Amino acid sequence: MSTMLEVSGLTHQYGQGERAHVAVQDLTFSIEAGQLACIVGPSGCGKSTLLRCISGLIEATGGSVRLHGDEVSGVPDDLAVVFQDYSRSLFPWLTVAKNVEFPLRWQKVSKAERTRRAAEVLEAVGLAGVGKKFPWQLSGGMQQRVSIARALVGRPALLLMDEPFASVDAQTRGELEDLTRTVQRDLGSTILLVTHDIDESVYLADRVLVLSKSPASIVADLSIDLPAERDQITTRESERFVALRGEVARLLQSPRAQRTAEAEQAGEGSADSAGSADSELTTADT
Ligand SMILES: Nc1ncnc2c1ncn2[C@@H]1O[C@H](COP(=O)(O)OP(=O)(O)OP(=O)(O)O)[C@@H](O)[C@H]1O
Repeated sequence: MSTMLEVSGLTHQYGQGERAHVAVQDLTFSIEAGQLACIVGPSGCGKSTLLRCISGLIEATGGSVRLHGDEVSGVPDDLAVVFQDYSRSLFPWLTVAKNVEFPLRWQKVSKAERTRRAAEVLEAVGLAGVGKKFPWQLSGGMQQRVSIARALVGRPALLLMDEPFASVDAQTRGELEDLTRTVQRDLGSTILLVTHDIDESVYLADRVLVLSKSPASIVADLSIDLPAERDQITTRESERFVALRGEVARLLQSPRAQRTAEAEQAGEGSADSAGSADSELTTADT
């Protein structure tokens, strides 16, 4: 496996002087090609900031991001992002098909090829036949499928997903989680997905990175050794799923994850006591 994403010593501070706020601090990790990794962390810990830095939407104030070896400075062509708020990410005046093929307009792709690729990804997300509708004629879950199709149409090297299912109902959420795993398997995509939902991170991922409270630092890097074929009922009922879910919950509540920036600077807090021997847990040496 080759390394798709390398994040080294990434730090981002908003503002200057007295108004300065460090949102992420000295994050180092890498994602292998074809991996589906989830980042889980408490609300406000800096997850979106991390994704914005990785996607080149904002410039990190420290450290570096490399996408298949190239330093990221600005938004790379072969990276796509799916945001939580699908209703604001789709163009209401364009049909579903036109929304999906939109990113290809900036590439040298013929009209016929654009149409073909839009139809192909719409089929991959289970929306064959709705290309002529407008986004506002679809349910929330269907609109988010359109966002995912649009992100995939350019065949991105890396797909970033920022709380992508937080605005849909529980059943749709489960369907979109399964869709994400299916698409990742069928298209071989590399996906980094941010969530604050522990169960979702364990269900979806090959690997879960647990972040501390703000400023985000890595508390643990957990390998998810569940079978590749997952099912919303049987997987979630399995002993291993329950154990892993408990592991992530414990890590999030561990002293290390709860330490605030002020405590960190003051040198408070003890070594992480949340790890246990029965998981493939590696506590990051941050
Ligand atoms: N543009 C900005 N200017 C100043 N501070 C910001 C800005 N954006 C985010 N922050 C602050 O940085 C910290 C991290 O925010 P961020 O949105 O990255 O966290 P998050 O983990 O994604 O939150 P949530 O889970 O609630 O979406 C927060 O304290 C937030 O108030």
